Amino acid sequence: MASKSEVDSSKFKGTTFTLGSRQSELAQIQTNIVIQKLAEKFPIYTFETKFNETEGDKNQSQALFLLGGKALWTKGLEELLANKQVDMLVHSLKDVPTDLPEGFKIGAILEREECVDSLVMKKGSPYKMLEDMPAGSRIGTSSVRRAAQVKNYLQNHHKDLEMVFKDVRGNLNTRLKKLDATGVDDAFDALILARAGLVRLGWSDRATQDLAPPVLYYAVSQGALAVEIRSDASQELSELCEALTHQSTQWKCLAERAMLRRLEGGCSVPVGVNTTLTNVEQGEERLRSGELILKSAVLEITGCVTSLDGEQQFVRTIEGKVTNGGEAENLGTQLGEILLNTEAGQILKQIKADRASRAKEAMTVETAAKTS
Ligand SMILES: NCc1[nH]cc(CCC(=O)O)c1CC(=O)O
Repeated sequence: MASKSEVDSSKFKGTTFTLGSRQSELAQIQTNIVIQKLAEKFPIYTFETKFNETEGDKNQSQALFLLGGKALWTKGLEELLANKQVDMLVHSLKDVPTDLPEGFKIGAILEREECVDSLVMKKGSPYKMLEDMPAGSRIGTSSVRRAAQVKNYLQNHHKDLEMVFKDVRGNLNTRLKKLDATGVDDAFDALILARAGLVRLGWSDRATQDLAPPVLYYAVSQGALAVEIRSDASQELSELCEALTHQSTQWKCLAERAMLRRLEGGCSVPVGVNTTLTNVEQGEERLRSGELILKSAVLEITGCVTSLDGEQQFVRTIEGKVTNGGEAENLGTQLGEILLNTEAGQILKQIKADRASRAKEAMTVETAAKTS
Protein backbone atom coordinates (compact mmCIF):
# COMPACT_ATOMS: atom_id res chain seq x y z
CA MET A 1 0.00 0.00 0.00
CA ALA A 2 1.29 3.48 -0.80
CA SER A 3 2.16 5.64 2.15
CA LYS A 4 0.63 9.08 2.43
CA SER A 5 3.82 10.90 1.50
CA GLU A 6 4.18 8.84 -1.69
CA VAL A 7 0.68 9.76 -2.77
CA ASP A 8 1.40 13.42 -2.15
CA SER A 9 4.67 13.46 -4.05
CA SER A 10 3.17 11.68 -7.08
CA LYS A 11 0.37 14.24 -7.10
CA PHE A 12 2.86 17.09 -7.04
CA LYS A 13 4.84 15.51 -9.89
CA GLY A 14 1.57 15.21 -11.82
CA THR A 15 1.58 18.91 -12.64
CA THR A 16 4.18 18.34 -15.35
CA PHE A 17 3.34 15.96 -18.18
CA THR A 18 5.88 14.67 -20.66
CA LEU A 19 4.84 13.84 -24.19
CA GLY A 20 7.01 11.54 -26.28
CA SER A 21 7.21 10.87 -30.01
CA ARG A 22 9.60 10.10 -32.84
CA GLN A 23 12.28 12.63 -33.76
CA SER A 24 11.14 13.48 -37.26
CA GLU A 25 10.04 17.05 -37.91
CA LEU A 26 6.50 15.81 -38.56
CA ALA A 27 6.39 13.91 -35.26
CA GLN A 28 7.63 16.97 -33.38
CA ILE A 29 5.06 19.22 -35.06
CA GLN A 30 2.33 16.71 -34.21
CA THR A 31 3.44 16.63 -30.58
CA ASN A 32 3.32 20.41 -30.45
CA ILE A 33 -0.22 20.37 -31.88
CA VAL A 34 -1.25 18.16 -28.97
CA ILE A 35 0.57 20.33 -26.41
CA GLN A 36 -1.06 23.46 -27.78
CA LYS A 37 -4.52 21.94 -27.34
CA LEU A 38 -3.68 20.75 -23.83
CA ALA A 39 -2.15 24.05 -22.75
CA GLU A 40 -5.28 25.89 -23.87
CA LYS A 41 -7.54 23.68 -21.79
CA PHE A 42 -5.24 23.09 -18.81
CA PRO A 43 -3.21 26.27 -18.25
CA ILE A 44 -2.25 25.08 -14.76
CA TYR A 45 -0.16 22.19 -16.06
CA THR A 46 3.28 22.22 -17.65
CA PHE A 47 4.04 20.10 -20.71
CA GLU A 48 7.42 18.81 -21.77
CA THR A 49 8.62 16.72 -24.69
CA LYS A 50 11.00 13.83 -25.30
CA PHE A 51 11.83 12.68 -28.82
CA ASN A 52 13.37 9.28 -29.63
CA GLU A 53 14.31 7.21 -32.67
CA THR A 54 12.31 4.04 -33.45
CA GLU A 55 13.18 0.81 -35.30
CA GLY A 56 11.51 2.19 -38.42
CA ASP A 57 13.74 5.28 -38.33
CA LYS A 58 16.94 3.29 -37.79
CA ASN A 59 16.53 0.71 -40.53
CA GLN A 60 16.11 2.65 -43.75
CA SER A 61 17.46 0.11 -46.22
CA GLN A 62 15.13 -2.86 -45.90
CA ALA A 63 11.65 -2.77 -47.38
CA LEU A 64 9.18 -1.96 -44.62
CA PHE A 65 7.21 -5.18 -44.94
CA LEU A 66 10.38 -7.28 -44.56
CA LEU A 67 11.13 -5.66 -41.22
CA GLY A 68 8.39 -7.89 -39.94
CA GLY A 69 6.86 -6.49 -36.79
CA LYS A 70 3.93 -4.18 -37.16
CA ALA A 71 5.12 -2.01 -34.28
CA LEU A 72 8.11 -0.39 -36.02
CA TRP A 73 7.10 3.13 -35.10
CA THR A 74 5.75 2.55 -31.60
CA LYS A 75 7.67 -0.19 -29.78
CA GLY A 76 10.79 1.75 -28.71
CA LEU A 77 8.61 4.61 -27.53
CA GLU A 78 6.43 2.31 -25.45
CA GLU A 79 9.48 1.49 -23.33
CA LEU A 80 9.64 5.16 -22.33
CA LEU A 81 5.97 5.01 -21.42
CA ALA A 82 6.42 1.82 -19.39
CA ASN A 83 9.42 3.33 -17.53
CA LYS A 84 7.34 6.43 -16.81
CA GLN A 85 9.88 8.60 -18.60
CA VAL A 86 6.93 9.95 -20.53
CA ASP A 87 3.20 10.16 -19.73
CA MET A 88 1.81 10.19 -23.25
CA LEU A 89 2.98 9.18 -26.70
CA VAL A 90 1.85 11.08 -29.78
CA HIS A 91 1.52 8.98 -32.93
CA SER A 92 0.01 9.15 -36.39
CA LEU A 93 -2.81 6.71 -35.71
CA LYS A 94 -2.14 4.93 -38.99
CA ASP A 95 1.27 3.85 -37.66
CA VAL A 96 -0.24 2.34 -34.50
CA PRO A 97 -0.83 -1.45 -34.67
CA THR A 98 -4.47 -2.52 -34.42
CA ASP A 99 -3.64 -4.44 -31.23
CA LEU A 100 -1.46 -2.74 -28.64
CA PRO A 101 0.81 -4.69 -26.31
CA GLU A 102 -0.46 -5.42 -22.82
CA GLY A 103 -0.23 -2.43 -20.52
CA PHE A 104 -0.94 0.28 -23.10
CA LYS A 105 -4.05 1.81 -24.61
CA ILE A 106 -5.14 4.55 -26.96
CA GLY A 107 -6.22 7.39 -24.70
CA ALA A 108 -7.37 9.80 -27.38
CA ILE A 109 -8.01 10.11 -31.09
CA LEU A 110 -7.83 13.70 -32.29
CA GLU A 111 -9.68 15.47 -35.10
CA ARG A 112 -8.62 14.20 -38.48
CA GLU A 113 -6.69 16.37 -40.91
CA GLU A 114 -7.50 15.82 -44.62
CA CYS A 115 -7.15 12.08 -45.06
CA VAL A 116 -6.46 11.73 -48.80
CA ASP A 117 -3.17 11.05 -50.57
CA SER A 118 -1.54 13.65 -52.81
CA LEU A 119 0.74 13.58 -55.79
CA VAL A 120 3.91 15.65 -55.39
CA MET A 121 5.96 16.46 -58.50
CA LYS A 122 9.69 16.90 -58.69
CA LYS A 123 10.63 20.58 -58.49
CA GLY A 124 10.43 22.15 -61.93
CA SER A 125 8.25 19.40 -63.41
CA PRO A 126 5.93 20.60 -66.19
CA TYR A 127 3.22 18.18 -65.01
CA LYS A 128 0.51 18.42 -62.38
CA MET A 129 -1.70 15.37 -62.76
CA LEU A 130 -0.88 11.70 -62.83
CA GLU A 131 -2.59 11.50 -66.22
CA ASP A 132 -0.27 14.23 -67.65
CA MET A 133 2.89 12.26 -66.91
CA PRO A 134 4.52 10.18 -69.65
CA ALA A 135 4.61 6.39 -69.57
CA GLY A 136 7.65 5.12 -67.66
CA SER A 137 7.50 7.91 -65.08
CA ARG A 138 9.04 6.89 -61.77
CA ILE A 139 6.66 7.20 -58.82
CA GLY A 140 8.13 6.94 -55.34
CA THR A 141 6.10 5.40 -52.55
CA SER A 142 6.87 2.91 -49.81
CA SER A 143 3.19 2.03 -49.53
CA VAL A 144 2.01 -1.13 -51.27
CA ARG A 145 -1.53 0.22 -50.94
CA ARG A 146 -0.74 3.30 -53.01
CA ALA A 147 1.24 1.45 -55.66
CA ALA A 148 -1.34 -1.33 -56.06
CA GLN A 149 -4.35 0.97 -56.33
CA VAL A 150 -2.71 3.44 -58.70
CA LYS A 151 -1.62 0.52 -60.91
CA ASN A 152 -5.21 -0.71 -60.88
CA TYR A 153 -6.49 2.75 -61.82
CA LEU A 154 -4.01 3.13 -64.69
CA GLN A 155 -4.75 -0.36 -66.02
CA ASN A 156 -8.48 0.39 -66.10
CA HIS A 157 -8.46 3.99 -67.30
CA HIS A 158 -5.12 4.70 -69.01
CA LYS A 159 -3.97 1.41 -70.45
CA ASP A 160 -0.98 2.87 -72.30
CA LEU A 161 0.29 4.71 -69.24
CA GLU A 162 2.43 2.18 -67.42
CA MET A 163 4.52 3.70 -64.66
CA VAL A 164 7.40 2.51 -62.52
CA PHE A 165 6.74 2.31 -58.78
CA LYS A 166 9.83 2.60 -56.61
CA ASP A 167 10.29 2.25 -52.89
CA VAL A 168 11.26 5.48 -51.12
CA ARG A 169 12.12 5.48 -47.44
CA GLY A 170 12.91 8.05 -44.81
CA ASN A 171 10.89 10.75 -43.13
CA LEU A 172 9.05 13.32 -45.25
CA ASN A 173 12.01 15.73 -45.34
CA THR A 174 14.31 12.99 -46.63
CA ARG A 175 11.77 11.82 -49.20
CA LEU A 176 11.25 15.30 -50.65
CA LYS A 177 15.03 15.75 -50.86
CA LYS A 178 15.29 12.46 -52.77
CA LEU A 179 12.46 13.56 -55.07
CA ASP A 180 14.08 16.89 -55.93
CA ALA A 181 17.60 15.46 -56.39
CA THR A 182 19.14 15.94 -59.85
CA GLY A 183 22.15 14.46 -61.66
CA VAL A 184 23.30 11.00 -60.54
CA ASP A 185 20.84 11.01 -57.61
CA ASP A 186 17.85 11.72 -59.84
CA ALA A 187 15.58 8.76 -59.04
CA PHE A 188 11.94 9.91 -58.98
CA ASP A 189 9.56 12.01 -61.06
CA ALA A 190 6.84 12.21 -58.40
CA LEU A 191 5.89 10.92 -54.96
CA ILE A 192 2.56 9.99 -53.46
CA LEU A 193 2.28 11.14 -49.85
CA ALA A 194 -0.39 11.61 -47.22
CA ARG A 195 -1.79 15.12 -47.63
CA ALA A 196 -2.04 15.43 -43.83
CA GLY A 197 1.73 15.23 -43.42
CA LEU A 198 2.32 17.89 -46.08
CA VAL A 199 -0.26 20.19 -44.50
CA ARG A 200 1.25 19.85 -41.03
CA LEU A 201 4.74 20.56 -42.34
CA GLY A 202 3.44 23.61 -44.21
CA TRP A 203 4.22 22.06 -47.60
CA SER A 204 0.72 21.62 -48.98
CA ASP A 205 1.65 23.82 -51.94
CA ARG A 206 3.88 20.95 -53.14
CA ALA A 207 0.78 18.79 -53.73
CA THR A 208 -0.31 19.12 -57.36
CA GLN A 209 -3.23 16.66 -57.31
CA ASP A 210 -5.24 14.88 -54.65
CA LEU A 211 -5.69 11.17 -55.26
CA ALA A 212 -8.88 10.38 -53.38
CA PRO A 213 -11.41 7.50 -53.39
CA PRO A 214 -12.49 5.86 -55.66
CA VAL A 215 -9.10 6.24 -57.41
CA LEU A 216 -7.08 5.83 -54.21
CA TYR A 217 -8.72 4.69 -50.97
CA TYR A 218 -6.73 6.11 -48.07
CA ALA A 219 -4.97 4.16 -45.32
CA VAL A 220 -6.85 3.16 -42.20
CA SER A 221 -6.75 6.15 -39.80
CA GLN A 222 -4.69 8.28 -42.18
CA GLY A 223 -4.63 11.91 -41.06
CA ALA A 224 -5.64 11.27 -37.43
CA LEU A 225 -3.35 11.70 -34.42
CA ALA A 226 -3.51 9.37 -31.44
CA VAL A 227 -2.32 9.64 -27.88
CA GLU A 228 -1.14 6.39 -26.30
CA ILE A 229 -1.05 6.02 -22.51
CA ARG A 230 -0.46 3.29 -19.94
CA SER A 231 -3.56 1.19 -19.23
CA ASP A 232 -3.27 2.20 -15.57
CA ALA A 233 -2.93 5.92 -16.31
CA SER A 234 -4.04 8.37 -13.63
CA GLN A 235 -7.42 10.09 -13.53
CA GLU A 236 -5.71 13.36 -14.48
CA LEU A 237 -4.22 11.81 -17.61
CA SER A 238 -7.56 10.34 -18.59
CA GLU A 239 -9.10 13.79 -18.29
CA LEU A 240 -6.41 15.26 -20.52
CA CYS A 241 -7.19 12.57 -23.09
CA GLU A 242 -10.93 13.21 -22.94
CA ALA A 243 -10.30 16.86 -23.68
CA LEU A 244 -8.30 15.89 -26.80
CA THR A 245 -10.80 13.39 -28.21
CA HIS A 246 -12.74 14.23 -31.37
CA GLN A 247 -15.75 11.96 -31.30
CA SER A 248 -16.65 11.69 -34.97
CA THR A 249 -13.02 11.03 -35.93
CA GLN A 250 -12.89 8.44 -33.15
CA TRP A 251 -15.96 6.57 -34.43
CA LYS A 252 -14.65 6.53 -38.00
CA CYS A 253 -11.17 5.39 -37.00
CA LEU A 254 -12.48 2.72 -34.62
CA ALA A 255 -14.52 1.27 -37.49
CA GLU A 256 -11.53 1.39 -39.86
CA ARG A 257 -9.17 -0.20 -37.35
CA ALA A 258 -11.69 -2.95 -36.55
CA MET A 259 -11.89 -3.78 -40.26
CA LEU A 260 -8.10 -3.94 -40.54
CA ARG A 261 -7.87 -6.04 -37.38
CA ARG A 262 -10.30 -8.56 -38.90
CA LEU A 263 -8.15 -8.62 -42.05
CA GLU A 264 -5.11 -9.10 -39.82
CA GLY A 265 -3.35 -6.32 -41.64
CA GLY A 266 -0.79 -3.79 -40.53
CA CYS A 267 0.29 -0.60 -42.26
CA SER A 268 1.89 -2.58 -45.07
CA VAL A 269 -1.06 -4.41 -46.64
CA PRO A 270 -2.82 -3.13 -49.78
CA VAL A 271 -5.96 -2.14 -47.88
CA GLY A 272 -7.67 1.24 -48.20
CA VAL A 273 -10.85 2.79 -46.84
CA ASN A 274 -13.35 5.61 -47.25
CA THR A 275 -15.52 6.44 -44.23
CA THR A 276 -18.27 9.01 -43.75
CA LEU A 277 -20.66 9.97 -40.96
CA THR A 278 -24.01 11.49 -41.95
CA ASN A 279 -27.39 12.15 -40.27
CA VAL A 280 -25.46 13.25 -37.21
CA GLU A 281 -27.59 13.75 -34.09
CA GLN A 282 -26.01 15.73 -31.25
CA GLY A 283 -27.09 15.92 -27.62
CA GLU A 284 -27.23 18.94 -25.29
CA GLU A 285 -24.30 17.88 -23.15
CA ARG A 286 -20.81 19.23 -23.84
CA LEU A 287 -17.80 16.96 -23.64
CA ARG A 288 -14.54 17.91 -21.96
CA SER A 289 -13.28 18.80 -25.45
CA GLY A 290 -15.97 21.49 -25.69
CA GLU A 291 -17.88 19.66 -28.43
CA LEU A 292 -21.55 18.73 -28.13
CA ILE A 293 -21.86 15.03 -27.47
CA LEU A 294 -22.51 12.84 -30.52
CA LYS A 295 -25.64 10.77 -29.91
CA SER A 296 -26.00 8.90 -33.18
CA ALA A 297 -24.96 8.97 -36.83
CA VAL A 298 -25.04 6.84 -39.95
CA LEU A 299 -21.58 5.45 -40.54
CA GLU A 300 -20.71 4.32 -44.05
CA ILE A 301 -17.42 2.53 -44.54
CA THR A 302 -15.92 1.24 -47.78
CA GLY A 303 -12.98 -1.15 -47.76
CA CYS A 304 -10.70 -1.82 -50.72
CA VAL A 305 -8.24 -4.68 -51.18
CA THR A 306 -5.95 -4.73 -54.22
CA SER A 307 -3.53 -7.34 -55.53
CA LEU A 308 0.07 -6.08 -55.56
CA ASP A 309 0.18 -6.03 -59.39
CA GLY A 310 -3.02 -3.97 -59.45
CA GLU A 311 -4.85 -6.51 -61.57
CA GLN A 312 -7.57 -7.36 -59.08
CA GLN A 313 -9.40 -5.03 -56.76
CA PHE A 314 -12.31 -5.71 -54.42
CA VAL A 315 -14.38 -2.91 -52.97
CA ARG A 316 -17.24 -3.42 -50.50
CA THR A 317 -19.37 -0.96 -48.53
CA ILE A 318 -21.41 -1.34 -45.38
CA GLU A 319 -23.49 1.22 -43.51
CA GLY A 320 -25.47 1.40 -40.31
CA LYS A 321 -26.68 3.69 -37.57
CA VAL A 322 -24.25 3.84 -34.65
CA THR A 323 -24.57 5.38 -31.19
CA ASN A 324 -21.13 4.67 -29.74
CA GLY A 325 -17.59 3.61 -30.61
CA GLY A 326 -18.30 -0.06 -29.93
CA GLU A 327 -21.06 -0.10 -32.54
CA ALA A 328 -18.73 1.61 -35.01
CA GLU A 329 -16.19 -1.15 -34.36
CA ASN A 330 -18.82 -3.81 -34.98
CA LEU A 331 -19.56 -2.34 -38.41
CA GLY A 332 -15.87 -2.35 -39.25
CA THR A 333 -15.48 -5.96 -38.13
CA GLN A 334 -18.47 -6.95 -40.27
CA LEU A 335 -16.94 -5.28 -43.30
CA GLY A 336 -13.66 -7.10 -42.67
CA GLU A 337 -15.62 -10.35 -42.50
CA ILE A 338 -17.39 -9.63 -45.79
CA LEU A 339 -14.09 -8.82 -47.52
CA LEU A 340 -12.44 -11.97 -46.16
CA ASN A 341 -15.20 -14.01 -47.75
CA THR A 342 -14.60 -12.54 -51.22
CA GLU A 343 -11.46 -13.03 -53.29
CA ALA A 344 -9.99 -10.18 -51.22
CA GLY A 345 -9.36 -12.74 -48.51
CA GLN A 346 -7.43 -14.91 -50.99
CA ILE A 347 -5.31 -11.95 -52.10
CA LEU A 348 -4.33 -11.13 -48.52
CA LYS A 349 -3.59 -14.76 -47.72
CA GLN A 350 -1.31 -15.03 -50.76
CA ILE A 351 0.55 -11.83 -49.84
CA LYS A 352 1.14 -13.05 -46.29
CA ALA A 353 2.44 -16.42 -47.48
CA ASP A 354 4.82 -14.75 -50.00
CA ARG A 355 6.15 -12.40 -47.35
CA ALA A 356 6.69 -15.12 -44.80
CA SER A 357 8.86 -17.02 -47.28
CA ARG A 358 10.75 -13.87 -48.36
CA ALA A 359 11.41 -12.91 -44.76
CA LYS A 360 12.65 -16.43 -44.06
CA GLU A 361 14.92 -16.23 -47.11
CA ALA A 362 16.29 -12.86 -45.98
CA MET A 363 17.00 -14.33 -42.55
CA THR A 364 18.79 -17.34 -43.98
CA VAL A 365 21.02 -15.07 -46.08
CA GLU A 366 21.79 -12.92 -43.05
CA THR A 367 22.70 -15.91 -40.89
CA ALA A 368 24.89 -17.35 -43.64
CA ALA A 369 26.71 -14.01 -43.95
CA LYS A 370 27.29 -13.89 -40.19
CA THR A 371 28.70 -17.40 -39.94
CA SER A 372 30.96 -17.15 -43.01
N1 LIG B 1 3.95 5.93 -42.68
C1 LIG B 1 4.45 7.25 -42.65
C2 LIG B 1 3.45 8.27 -42.25
N2 LIG B 1 2.75 8.16 -41.12
C3 LIG B 1 1.86 9.22 -41.06
C4 LIG B 1 2.06 10.00 -42.17
C5 LIG B 1 1.32 11.22 -42.52
C6 LIG B 1 0.36 11.76 -41.53
C7 LIG B 1 -0.88 10.93 -41.32
O1 LIG B 1 -1.29 10.11 -42.16
O2 LIG B 1 -1.49 11.12 -40.27
C8 LIG B 1 3.07 9.43 -42.92
C9 LIG B 1 3.64 9.92 -44.18
C10 LIG B 1 2.94 9.43 -45.42
O3 LIG B 1 2.27 8.40 -45.38
O4 LIG B 1 3.09 10.06 -46.47
